Amino acid sequence: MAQTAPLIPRLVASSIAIANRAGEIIRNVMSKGDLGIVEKTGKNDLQTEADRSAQRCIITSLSKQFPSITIIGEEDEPSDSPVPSDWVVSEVDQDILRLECPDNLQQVSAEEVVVWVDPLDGTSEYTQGLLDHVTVLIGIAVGNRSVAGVIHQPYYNYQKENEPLGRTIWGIRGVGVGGFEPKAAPEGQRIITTTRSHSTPEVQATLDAMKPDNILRVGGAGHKVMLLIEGKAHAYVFASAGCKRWDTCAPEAILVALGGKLTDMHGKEYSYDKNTPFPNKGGVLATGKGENHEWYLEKVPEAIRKKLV
Ligand SMILES: Nc1ncnc2c1ncn2[C@@H]1O[C@H](COP(=O)(O)O)[C@@H](OP(=O)(O)O)[C@H]1O
Ligand SMILES: [Mg+2]
Ligand SMILES: [Mg+2]
Ligand SMILES: [Mg+2]
Repeated sequence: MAQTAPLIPRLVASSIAIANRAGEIIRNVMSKGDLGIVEKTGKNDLQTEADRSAQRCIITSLSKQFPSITIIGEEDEPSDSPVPSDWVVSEVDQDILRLECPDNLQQVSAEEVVVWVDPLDGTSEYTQGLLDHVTVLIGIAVGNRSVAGVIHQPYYNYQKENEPLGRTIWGIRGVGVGGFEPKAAPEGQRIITTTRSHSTPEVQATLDAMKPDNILRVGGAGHKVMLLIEGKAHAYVFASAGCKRWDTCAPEAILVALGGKLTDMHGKEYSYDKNTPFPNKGGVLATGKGENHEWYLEKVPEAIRKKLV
């Protein structure tokens, strides 16, 4: 069975197991208490031992199982030390291999695939102990389109006793989603989710122009898209540069598999081609199924939109 399934479901099946292992690594770094925080070149841009170790687990495991695909991860990897053998995952999620795959995904070759890896999304919140904002993102693109994604939440249920810790969500365009219960956001209200740690006057002015009933300021692109697909927010609005392709590839695929949309502030979809520059310079607008994406686009103040190119 495992050998006969097409490449995209096999990649998703492996990514689920790999993301689970990366989540354990993230929890282990936190429980040891030494986060090894490094400031990257940008302002307000941190990296921890958990980001570095989780990425080594994910990239080593994926490239071992799929040697011909292109993998692009957020973190630079200067370490020459060998990856611990228990970080190299060979398990796969068997249920995914049994899914029906649409025609357009049957014949994808490894050379067409780009996997965008964010080993720890919501690093700023992780360092501040806001653990439920943290996700592991593995996004799978074919050519320039995001087609499948895995979001793992290592700290899901962490404040509840007797509930399983962590969960993993997946989505494949044209196939479906799993690992959670999709829900529509409440009618008759406008709830917008946005950045907690990277706000700017332009981000705030754009939110003001949309006159939301409520604003949910949370960390992580993965976490914010989770709020959309679980019916907690109607739109994710970030009228600023700062997010990168690894932040949006996996969440976009899951959102789109459910009928939602993710674009820049001009309404343009991002390309996930391996040669694309990775910054999402046009900002992020994501809306759930049935939301009027155009309405949000029209509300973006023109002077702010013009700067986002
Ligand atoms: N101004 C900025 N500089 C650096 N990274 C930014 C940024 N704005 C957003 N990001 C990145 O985009 C992701 C979502 O941001 P936010 O939580 O603010 O909405 C985070 O990913 P990481 O935590 O993986 O680095 C964050 O670092
Ligand atoms: Mg980062
Ligand atoms: Mg990120
Ligand atoms: Mg990250």
